[in-house]
Amino acid sequence: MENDKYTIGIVGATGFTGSELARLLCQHENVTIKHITSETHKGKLFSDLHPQFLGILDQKLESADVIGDSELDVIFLALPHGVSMDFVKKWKHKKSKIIDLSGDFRLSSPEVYKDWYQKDHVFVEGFENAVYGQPELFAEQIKKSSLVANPGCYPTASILSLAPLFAAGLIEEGSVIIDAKSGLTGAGVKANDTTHFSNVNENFKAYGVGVHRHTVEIEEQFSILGKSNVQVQFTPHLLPIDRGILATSYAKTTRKLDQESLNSIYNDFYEGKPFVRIRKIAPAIKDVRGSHYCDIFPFWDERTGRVIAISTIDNLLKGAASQAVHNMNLILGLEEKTGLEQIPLRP
Ligand SMILES: NC(=O)C1=CN([C@@H]2O[C@H](COP(=O)(O)OP(=O)(O)OC[C@H]3O[C@@H](n4cnc5c(N)ncnc54)[C@H](OP(=O)(O)O)[C@@H]3O)[C@@H](O)[C@H]2O)C=CC1
Ligand SMILES: CC(=O)N[C@@H](CCC(=O)OP(=O)(O)O)C(=O)O
Repeated sequence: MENDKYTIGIVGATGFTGSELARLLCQHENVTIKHITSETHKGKLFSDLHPQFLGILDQKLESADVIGDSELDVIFLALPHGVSMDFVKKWKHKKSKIIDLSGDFRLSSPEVYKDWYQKDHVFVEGFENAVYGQPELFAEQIKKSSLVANPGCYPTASILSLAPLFAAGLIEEGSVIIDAKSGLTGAGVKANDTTHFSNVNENFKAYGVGVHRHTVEIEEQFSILGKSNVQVQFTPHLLPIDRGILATSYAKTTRKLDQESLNSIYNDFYEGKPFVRIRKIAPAIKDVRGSHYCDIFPFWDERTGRVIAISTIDNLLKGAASQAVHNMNLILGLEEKTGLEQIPLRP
């Protein structure tokens, strides 16, 4: 702590989620940003790379090495998967709480990680300590943790869309299909063939069909909630927009429901969870853009006997940076909404 404020560091602050973390945290009343790091751009000012911060956050970018010598309360890792784990391992003796935005500690074991990320894990101990950072599901565990695995963007939208039904034991085995669409910032700051303007503009496509790594992340969390081994069919799609995720989840239920009972199940489950809003009509991505909200519309289709749950989040916020700040608030014992009450940006 310094001047009654918690000290934090953001590693990988030149990327999309790192800069969103900086935006949220430089206005957070209980923290002070001590270090923001970049290996490629160390020495430059943060506002040189992100001009929207000019005069607001003109702090110098430093190498992540400075974090090793610094006593911070919280370290955010906004690094690619496969890179984060090296830092968690290197800093395992530090007292700082670590919130990792990558997928490196979200799964149940190094074996599952290797199957879906095609990479050997370098810090197996991390799996024992890491807590899956979905505040609506695991707030009590998060409060006591020192390593938080912040959920992926597609998993956040997908898990929240059906969590109430899994928790109530109402999902028919093998019936879940999730069709999800993401804006381009989900792919990170580095451009490639897929993200080339002419391949994205006025275009729309599925990718990672049958093999996307978020499939297993969603399955594992549903399995915990439903207390059984869950399989889902998950297909991500790339939308020609900057930010936002919309997931449409389909499931059969073990007994017949109706719209009223479905609404009650969702409203009861999310009571006291300030950032999940249960909607009466299908939400649009712009209804949550720039905010920490997840909007969900649960619909009972009487004709087919299926639930369709449509959920939307901002991938960079509820799907990454604001979720990480929510986790930080829980770990530090702060009011959970602190610094997270931005109203969605429309149009
Ligand atoms: N974008 C999204 O919507 C979401 C992203 N995530 C996850 O969050 C993490 C960050 O994502 P995002 O911000 O999009 O990623 P970006 O690709 O935009 O940024 C990652 C940053 O990491 C730094 N970096 C890369 N390699 C190394 C390295 N070897 N050592 C140190 N720093 C390195 C880079 O900074 P520099 O070169 O300046 O050092 C870069 O700016 C990823 O794991 C991603 O999967 C999770 C949910 C949603
Ligand atoms: C549009 C897009 O490319 N999205 C990314 C997911 C971003 C994310 O949440 O990734 P992590 O689980 O690695 O943190 C993808 O499909 O790989």
